[in-house]
Amino acid sequence: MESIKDLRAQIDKIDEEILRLLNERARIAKIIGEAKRKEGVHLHSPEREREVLERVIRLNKELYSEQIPSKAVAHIFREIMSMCLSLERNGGIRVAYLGPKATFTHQAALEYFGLSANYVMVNTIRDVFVEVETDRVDYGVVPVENTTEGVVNYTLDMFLEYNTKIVGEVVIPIKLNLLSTRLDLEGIRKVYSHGHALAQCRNWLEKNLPHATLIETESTAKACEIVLEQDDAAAIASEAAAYTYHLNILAQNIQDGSNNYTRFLVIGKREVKRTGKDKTSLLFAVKHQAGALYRALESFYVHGINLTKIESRPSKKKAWDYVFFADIEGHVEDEPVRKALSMLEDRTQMVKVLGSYPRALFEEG
Ligand SMILES: O=C(O)C(=O)C[C@]1(C(=O)O)C=C[C@@H](O)C=C1
Repeated sequence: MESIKDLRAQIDKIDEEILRLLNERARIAKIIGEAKRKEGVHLHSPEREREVLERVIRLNKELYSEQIPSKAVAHIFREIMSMCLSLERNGGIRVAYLGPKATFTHQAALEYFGLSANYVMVNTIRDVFVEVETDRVDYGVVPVENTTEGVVNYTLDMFLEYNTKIVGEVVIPIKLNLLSTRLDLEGIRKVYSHGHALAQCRNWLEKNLPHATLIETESTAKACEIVLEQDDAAAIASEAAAYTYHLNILAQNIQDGSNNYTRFLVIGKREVKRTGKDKTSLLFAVKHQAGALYRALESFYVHGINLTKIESRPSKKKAWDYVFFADIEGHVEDEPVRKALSMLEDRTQMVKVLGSYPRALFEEG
């Protein structure tokens, strides 16, 4: 077998080659950036990024039998494109997320835009929408549903108030941990976290901390900030939050469901072109009439469109009046989707398309 020294010398050579190729790639990306500026097109191209990611994942399978896991390949190329984009556009794109630092939304934003984007931390989901609406940022990231706890109503309601579009989605696994300045469970009287996170750990809390008072906070990271100042409390948050806030991890993976994922939406102001693996989100309202919802949904059935989700929310205009949020497979540029939406318009009181966007690259995080 070759010596470690010789093997490391080989790695050094490969690293030089990788570095040379990265610089060459960045040089070409900068030229593309100039060309796009001249043509007046957006520097950030989510459609192209998706194409790049899908291509390298496919090549990695075909040529190298996935020696490197697909997710790792996706991470590496995500970072490469994030860096190239920040060179094309001085300072990169601006992305608002529901903070403070190390929330799961922060993690989702990093996963989608990479480390070279500029992140703006805001305190509420509404603020994310406001930042996008007032052009202070290019994009925003908000949570929309969790596999254990269901939908984040607050986010859906924001689409009734703002005209922001959905331009992408990202799903990440949610692993929850009990964090504290203490070293063990003894003496923990209060547990702080976001309502969803507390609910996702119900069984564990009942078994291990049955007498603790559960206190809701705006986010899991906010809970960490509070717990830092208290010596009889713990927070439920991510592992990243433990490092960010220098808290001890007293218990790991305390969520009740082992398949715990959260879906986040990327919101912005532009429309994303068809990629062939898209989703469309919309909202609609129907009259209080027998069969009204049935007739509305028939539009999707007739045109062979798969409905991946439907939720009802109070319209907030009148008591017992509802709007429906739906996700369907396909893009508004697809003929069957176009036809289904036109039929839906004829059969409902109101239809608002919230956006067509590429489906999450990894639907189970
Ligand atoms: O192909 C482009 O349009 C580029 O600007 C290059 C590139 C990349 O690094 O591959 C960078 C940013 C865009 O969002 C998409 C792709």
